[in-house]
Amino acid sequence: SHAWGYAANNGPDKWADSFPIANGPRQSPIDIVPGEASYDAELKPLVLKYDPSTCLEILNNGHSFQVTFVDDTDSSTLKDGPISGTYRLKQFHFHWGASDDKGSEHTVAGTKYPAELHLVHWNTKYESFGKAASQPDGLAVVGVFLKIGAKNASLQKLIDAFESIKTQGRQSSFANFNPATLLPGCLDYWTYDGSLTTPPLLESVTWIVCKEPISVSSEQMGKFRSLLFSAEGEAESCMVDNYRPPQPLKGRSVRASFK
Ligand SMILES: NS(=O)(=O)c1ccc(C(=O)NCc2ccc(F)cc2F)cc1
Repeated sequence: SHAWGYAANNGPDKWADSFPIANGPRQSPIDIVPGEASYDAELKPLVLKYDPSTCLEILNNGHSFQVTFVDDTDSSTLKDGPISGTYRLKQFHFHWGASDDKGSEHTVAGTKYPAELHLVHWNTKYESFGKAASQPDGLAVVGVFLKIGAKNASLQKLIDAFESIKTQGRQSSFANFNPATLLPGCLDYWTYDGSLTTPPLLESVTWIVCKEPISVSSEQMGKFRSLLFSAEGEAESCMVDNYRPPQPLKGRSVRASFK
């Protein structure tokens, strides 16, 4: 059945049973080895323009929590960087661990961060996210690592909404949130061709992983872990360790936008 998850019986090691692309040539995430990334002077700075009024709702989809955006106009977009054309913001979500020593999907020379933010954008040369998701240049996801440190006021706005989305399938309206407040000060990045990190694992993502993390306090991470994978009325299962481990590079090159 397509009831994929992160448990022993339906987790990343089992996904290939229903989604054979799991063993494909451009799977994500990967371990980024800075010393092996090649600086590419032709890579442009990222241009991210987000309009808080396009923020729609926050939801628990049973795998993560997600903030979705109205994407019927070019109000919230990603341009330049390694991509050509205009990509529209569809949603952002996170992956995190049961403890502060794990949780990110990408790793940096083997280092795991406690969490990772994904800002998901689709190429407007296609008519919708769904159409773009099956194209090799259809999606661009900006990844931002979270590192334990000072309390993050922007993350706190998301956390304050958690009691209304504790269980799978719950959503609530969420307005005027500016995702730019979740970006690090420096937008240096690594980029490579990859995939969605959850089923259907489509190989349609240009990954753009920021070198600089943003901060999150340990208490705030505790709140992430209070969300549930389970639906109301089901046996409670904490939403933790919702990350796929690094996948084989299979000859791909990772480029750096910085020296
Ligand atoms: N973690 S990640 O950033 O790589 C990621 C981003 C988006 C999705 C997603 O939209 N899945 C549902 C989905 C919905 C429609 C569709 F056509 C394809 C599809 F995968 C999955 C993983």
